[in-house]
Amino acid sequence: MTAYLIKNVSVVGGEPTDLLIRDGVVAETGAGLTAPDATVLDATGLVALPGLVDLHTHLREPGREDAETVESGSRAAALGGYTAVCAMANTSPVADTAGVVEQVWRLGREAGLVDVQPIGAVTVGLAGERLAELGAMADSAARVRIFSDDGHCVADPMLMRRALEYVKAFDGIIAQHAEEPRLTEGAQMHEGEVSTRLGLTGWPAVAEEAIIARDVLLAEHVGSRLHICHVSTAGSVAVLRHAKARGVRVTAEVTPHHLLLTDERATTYDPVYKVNPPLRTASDVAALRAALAEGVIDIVATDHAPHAVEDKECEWAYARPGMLGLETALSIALDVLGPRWDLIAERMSRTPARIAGLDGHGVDPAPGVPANLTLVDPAARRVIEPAELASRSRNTPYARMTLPGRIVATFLRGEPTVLDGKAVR
Ligand SMILES: NC(=O)N[C@@H](CC(=O)O)C(=O)O
Repeated sequence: MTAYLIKNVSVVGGEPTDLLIRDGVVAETGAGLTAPDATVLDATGLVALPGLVDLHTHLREPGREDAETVESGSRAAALGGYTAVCAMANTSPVADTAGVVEQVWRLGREAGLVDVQPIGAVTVGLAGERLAELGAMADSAARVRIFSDDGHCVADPMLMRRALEYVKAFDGIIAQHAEEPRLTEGAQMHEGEVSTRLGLTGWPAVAEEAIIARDVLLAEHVGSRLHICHVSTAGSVAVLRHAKARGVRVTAEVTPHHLLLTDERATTYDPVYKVNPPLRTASDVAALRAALAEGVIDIVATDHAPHAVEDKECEWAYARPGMLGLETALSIALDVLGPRWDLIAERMSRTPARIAGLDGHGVDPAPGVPANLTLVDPAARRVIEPAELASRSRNTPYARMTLPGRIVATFLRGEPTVLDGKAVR
């Protein structure tokens, strides 16, 4: 195993120092280190962060390998500075059995670019009718701890209650896609002034807020852990603030796109901006940013949702919802939060690793710690070219935008997955 000596790097925004990586761990830190056998990387001006952790990634394998595979998504993740991702269950077949989650987990190990932690479905086939084999998935080699029907809401309150109760036995989490389906039938975009102007059926904020309100009360009632996927409205933030003040065991995520983009984008009718939940208003964006800084929203999660060209480059009404996220998330966070490195590390690495229980991830580089880390050039600016992305899909909403920050290197257990801004494999 090659040793690496990273010179003059700012660890999470601190004073420049050196990091010696050897045998998979950070062996030594401090100014003026030497190691004759090590490959030296000059990291002057770069910031080292604990490897980013994504709690919400769609890898599309099995079933839609034309849109993404575990390997292509893992490469996109590594290039985005990630060392671990949680793979959503809405594959084909659905990840609702021990067999499928083990397959995804094994594919992740084989790709070896990030740790892929499968999420299991809550209900069989995401159909919302009966519970999947949660215990068997938890006991499998994939050791599933997070369950989600993401893409669909667990709308039946009795099923949601049973799911919360079931996972309590192994301190599992139900991650809810909060969308009351009766309130979003035929919905195409955020319900508001822009949808009225465009004549598109609206997805009202209350469809999200009503489910979050119900589920925080259910989680409180049964004393279980609840996670809310892709929070998108100011009203949801208010409900979460209330729940956290009551001590409910709830965590929440926001996506980069909901922190940056608004429903005004729909006026272009470009389906790249169609996403679930939809892009909201500028006041929602402001509330989400404030909640993230304050901690009412715990983490940034990408909801990386690759889609094949034929599913995306069509009429708005027929296009699948979802956008890419892994390769641009850190840049958007930097744009939105500024160089608040400790906050970025907290929201994109330490807290998501803690929520998902991913040992060895989300830990700042220090002697003895597994070398899962990423090096960022905060001064770099880059133009996003969809064709240059490692994802198999092209549906980025940031095409040709100039974004701050560049991932220079990523290390997974001491082995580089990205060097000089390029994937090693
Ligand atoms: N977030 C999205 O817009 N899309 C997700 C699923 C979903 O939440 O609809 C996908 O799997 O494509």
